[in-house]
Amino acid sequence: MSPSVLSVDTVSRWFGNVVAVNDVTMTIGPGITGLLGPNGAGKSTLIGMLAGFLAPSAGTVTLDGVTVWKNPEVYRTIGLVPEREAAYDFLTGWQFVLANAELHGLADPGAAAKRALATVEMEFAQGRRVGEYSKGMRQRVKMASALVHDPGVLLLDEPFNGMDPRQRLHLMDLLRQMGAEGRTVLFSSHILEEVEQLAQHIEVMVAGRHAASGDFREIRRLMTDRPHQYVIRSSDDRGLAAALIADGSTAAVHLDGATGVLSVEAVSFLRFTELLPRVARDAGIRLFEVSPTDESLESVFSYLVKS
Ligand SMILES: Nc1ncnc2c1ncn2[C@@H]1O[C@H](COP(=O)(O)OP(=O)(O)OP(=O)(O)O)[C@@H](O)[C@H]1O
Repeated sequence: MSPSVLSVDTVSRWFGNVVAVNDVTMTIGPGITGLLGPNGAGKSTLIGMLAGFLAPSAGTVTLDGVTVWKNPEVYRTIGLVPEREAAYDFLTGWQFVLANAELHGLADPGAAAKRALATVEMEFAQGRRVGEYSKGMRQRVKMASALVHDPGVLLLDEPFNGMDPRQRLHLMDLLRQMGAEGRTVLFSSHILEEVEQLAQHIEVMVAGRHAASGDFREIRRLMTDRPHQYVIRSSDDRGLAAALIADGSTAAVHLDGATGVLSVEAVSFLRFTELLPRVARDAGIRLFEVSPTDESLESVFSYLVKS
């Protein structure tokens, strides 16, 4: 599979006076990328432009340097799993996937549909009508139709919605496999643990804007100015609390009388990592343990959303 790179260059999209996507620039390469953002952040609009069914109001979206919009050649490389339910409830799963294989003009549409349905483990229900499927099954059949032409790029809008835990794990495995094969896989989600579990790389959108980009830990590290919380164990917690609060890098200290746990809120990650060992050394206090209490993507995300 030759590597495919999607480039979004200063892209905006507005609907009347609603700016859904605002001056976004990003590059999406092979492997799995998570597009993270709360509802209404502009994820679906961006995916629509990446897939080539929505025109940017400004800027360009290209796949390996070729404009995506109005370019049927490019569509052959892209598979899209839209958020919306397909309105083809009267078709069987087989007919639905086969129709997509035929639309792509594949040489052997039947073989392609068979392969795609097997990939998502839906052969057992392929003779039943899509309208009778559970939400998770509909999601899988949409996935089969997106995969029917064996695309190098796979775009999925909120693919885990409505899936039960087993289906979710199955889809995660499938996407990991797609990423490992060198495909460019982008999925959107507002559920932080999904993104954290699956994506090597994340792009964060908030209110139409591109809020952050990179590895989850890198993004966290970039945000050195937000408050960070730590739990500390030392040879003299009370003495350390007093010494830390005397410095401006510490926003708050809390020494729990009952449990003896010292928690500290630092204003800046970098300043605090420099301050703590110095203060401890000067006061002759030994540090036994320093652990961050807010490592979760949830805390990073709520920080981005608030800012
Ligand atoms: N066709 C449209 N006409 C008018 N406004 C639209 C249209 N599509 C999207 N919007 C608006 O653009 C903004 C971004 O919507 P979008 O669906 O892209 O966000 P999202 O991050 O995908 O959210 P969700 O997870 O809820 O789908 C919203 O304010 C939405 O109301």
